[in-house]
Amino acid sequence: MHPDVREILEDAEERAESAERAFDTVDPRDFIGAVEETKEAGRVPVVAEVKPTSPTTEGTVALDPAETAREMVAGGATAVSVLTEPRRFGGSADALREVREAVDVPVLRKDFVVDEAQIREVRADLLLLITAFVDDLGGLVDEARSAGFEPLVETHTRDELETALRTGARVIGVNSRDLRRLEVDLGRAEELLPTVPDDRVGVAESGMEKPEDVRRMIDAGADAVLVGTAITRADDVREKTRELVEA
Ligand SMILES: O=P(O)(O)OC[C@@H](O)[C@@H](O)c1c[nH]c2ccccc12
Repeated sequence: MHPDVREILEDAEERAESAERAFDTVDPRDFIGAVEETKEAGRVPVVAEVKPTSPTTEGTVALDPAETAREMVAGGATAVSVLTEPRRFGGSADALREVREAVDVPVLRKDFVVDEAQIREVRADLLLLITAFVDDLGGLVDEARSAGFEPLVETHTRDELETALRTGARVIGVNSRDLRRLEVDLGRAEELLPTVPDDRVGVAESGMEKPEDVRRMIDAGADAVLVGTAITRADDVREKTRELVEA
C-alpha cells in the first residue's frame, strides 16, 4: 500500500477514537431524486468536489469552501462533495458545515470513515464508505442509514463491487483511482460501470478533466460523475462545472 494511504488510515483510526457525536439523525436532501431530475433535463449529474489538496496534487488551493460550492451550484452541479480529511486533503468538518449552509443541493462527506464513531461527527446527506478500507461494510452501511445518510459505497474492483452490492447500498461509486497505489485509469471505471445494476445509481469517480472524459463515463453507464481536482483548480469554477454538466 502507498505510504501516504497507510498514514491516512492510521490517522483515521486515531480520529475515530476521539470522534464526537454531534447529532442523532440528519434530515437528508434527496440525492437520487436530484440525479434523476438532472438526467431528465438532459444534463450530466455532476458531483463537484471541494478538494483543497491531495497526496497526488501539488500545493494547496486557498479557497473559501462556501463560495466555491456556490460557484459549483451556479454552474449546474447536482451535488457537492466536501473533503473532511484534515491531514492529506486539507479538509475539515467546518468546511462541510459552511458548504451545507451555503447551498441547498445534497452534500457528500468525503473522508476515510473506518469506524461507526465517525459517522455522527458532522451532518451531510451522503456519506462515503470505501469498500477496500472497512472490515464490516454492511454494519457501517446500516449505521450510516440509521443516522439518515445515503451511503455512497466506493469500489475499485469486481470483488469490491459485489461486496458493495450485497449491502443493498443504492449509490455505488466506481473509482478510477486505485487508492492503494494512487494511480488513475479511466479504463477501470469504464469496465466496471456496465455491471452496476439499473436499480442502483452508479457514480464514476476521479481522473476526469475534460467533457470527453465525462462523456466516456456516461457512455459506459455512469448515472453521475464525481470531479474534484479539475473543478476545484479551474480558473473559473462555475464555467468548468458548466462545461462538464453539458458534456
Ligand atoms: O480529483 P479527482 O481526480 O477528480 O477525484 C475526485 C474524487 O474522486 C477523489 O477525491 C476521491 C475518490 N475517492 C476518494 C476517497 C477519499 C478521498 C478522495 C477520494
